[in-house]
Amino acid sequence: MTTNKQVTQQLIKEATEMLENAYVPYSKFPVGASLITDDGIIYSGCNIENASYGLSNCAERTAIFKAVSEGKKSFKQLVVTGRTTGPISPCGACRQVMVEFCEPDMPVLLTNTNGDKYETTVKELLPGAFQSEDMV
Ligand SMILES: O=c1ccn([C@H]2C[C@H](O)[C@@H](CO)O2)c(=O)[nH]1
Ligand SMILES: [Zn+2]
Repeated sequence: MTTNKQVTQQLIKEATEMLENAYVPYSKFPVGASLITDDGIIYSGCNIENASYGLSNCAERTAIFKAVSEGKKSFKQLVVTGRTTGPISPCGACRQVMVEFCEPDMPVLLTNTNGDKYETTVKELLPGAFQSEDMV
C-alpha cells in the first residue's frame, strides 16, 4: 500500500528532478512541479522560457497541461519547488489554471530545495477566483 506521505515524497522527488529540465536562460530560476491524477499517474513539468519573455510557461502550467493533454482532468495533489529562500509562491496565471482543472480543496504543497514546506489548497491560493460558473 502506498501512503499519502509516500506519494508526497515521490511528488517532491519528481518536481525536484524537473529543475534539471527547466529552460531558463533569462531568469536562471528553475522551477519544478509534479501533479498526481486520481488514478495515480504523475505528470511533472518545468518552466520553459522564451526570448519573448511573456511567452514563458511556468512549471505548474507545464505539468497541468501535460496531464490535460493526456486526457486527465481529475487530480489529487500538486507539488511545486524552486531554489527560493522560503516555499515557492505560484504566479497568478498558474493559480487561475489550477482553479480551472483542480477541485477547490485539492492540496497544493509549496516547497523549496531546502525542504521548507507550506501546505495549502487551490481555493486558498486564489480566493474569489473567476470561474466558468460566473459566465451566466
Ligand atoms: O511558481 C512559479 C514561479 C515562477 N516560475 C517561473 C516563471 C519564470 O520562468 C521564472 C521567473 O519568474 O520562474 C514558475 O515556473 N513557477
Ligand atoms: Zn506561474
